[in-house]
Amino acid sequence: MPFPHSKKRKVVVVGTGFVGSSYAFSLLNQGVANELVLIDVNKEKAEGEARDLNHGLPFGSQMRIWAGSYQDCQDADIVVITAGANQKPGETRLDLVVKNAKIFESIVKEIMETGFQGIFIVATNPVDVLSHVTQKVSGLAKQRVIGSGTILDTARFRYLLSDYFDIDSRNVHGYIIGEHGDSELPVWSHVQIGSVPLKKFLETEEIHDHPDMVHIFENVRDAAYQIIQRKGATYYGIALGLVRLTKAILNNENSILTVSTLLEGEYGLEDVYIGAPAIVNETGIRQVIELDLTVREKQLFEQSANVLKETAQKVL
Ligand SMILES: NC(=O)C1=CN([C@@H]2O[C@H](COP(=O)(O)OP(=O)(O)OC[C@H]3O[C@@H](n4cnc5c(N)ncnc54)[C@H](O)[C@@H]3O)[C@@H](O)[C@H]2O)C=CC1
Ligand SMILES: CC(=O)C(=O)O
Repeated sequence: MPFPHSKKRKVVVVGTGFVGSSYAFSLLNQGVANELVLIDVNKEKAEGEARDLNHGLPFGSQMRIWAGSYQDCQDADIVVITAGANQKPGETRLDLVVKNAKIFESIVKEIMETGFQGIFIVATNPVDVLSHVTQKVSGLAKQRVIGSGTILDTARFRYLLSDYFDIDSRNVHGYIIGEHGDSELPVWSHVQIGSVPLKKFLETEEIHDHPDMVHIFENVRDAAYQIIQRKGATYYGIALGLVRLTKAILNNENSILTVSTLLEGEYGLEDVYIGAPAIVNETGIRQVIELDLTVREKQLFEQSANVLKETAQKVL
């Protein structure tokens, strides 16, 4: 053990492409874990990333980073899966489902064979369905399989609102819920800026039809397409979102984050992994927060759940 006085905080990342390597870099920068293992089907890539990251250690955190094997998952606190295909320009996240579900089945089986009893965080798309696949294949309790869900969409939403109103995004509170994808929705009825309801800021009750708000939501929903068209992939935003989630777990923070989780009765929905606010701590998902949605929001959320259920049927 290189750090005998500190509690072991071991994270394994499976998939060291754009998202996995950006996550590893952010984890190192923020000193969240002290053991970080990188796994990829392309072993040379994982080895190269590990070497590169290790050369940053004299400038930052105390941690041990290595390119490993699935056996390293056996005593890991968290395994983050970012392996699999990403969207090419014009592709939706749902288009990736069959290809990535196959990859997930083999990865999750290998991890479970080691006796892994930690928490899975899933980021690969379509993240809601692949979180469900992970939970089914692993047999772990639903609380221990967390999808990144709409964590990134919520961040995009808060950022764009903060830019519009010229107010620090940390004081903008609101959620995007539903599929991490085209059927997601903003919960306009609960947006607050410094405890002031959005309708007061806009001086209207009709927030969802306000042209500027419609435009903001469209830019949230379509952000991935806009970025992929320009630079081929998105990774910094999600990497930081995954680190936020990792911290909430390792530090037992009881933070409310919009993650993908299995609903069993909440919001009147059953057997669907979908993005919703939930309390996250060292046990994984402690509790789903049930927002008091408007009739319109409830309808949109149910429609989004139906999209996910139909997609899940192809692979579950
Ligand atoms: N949830 C979210 O908010 C976001 C999700 N994503 C998703 O993350 C995923 C990864 O995206 P990128 O990093 O850009 O892709 P990438 O192509 O750069 O990296 C994927 C990595 O997975 C590895 N891989 C493939 N099959 C594997 C296997 N069987 N075992 C181990 N490793 C394997 C590849 O060798 C590659 O290094 C995509 O599905 C993408 O859509 C991307 C951004 C945001
Ligand atoms: C690629 C993706 O899922 C995103 O940037 O939202």
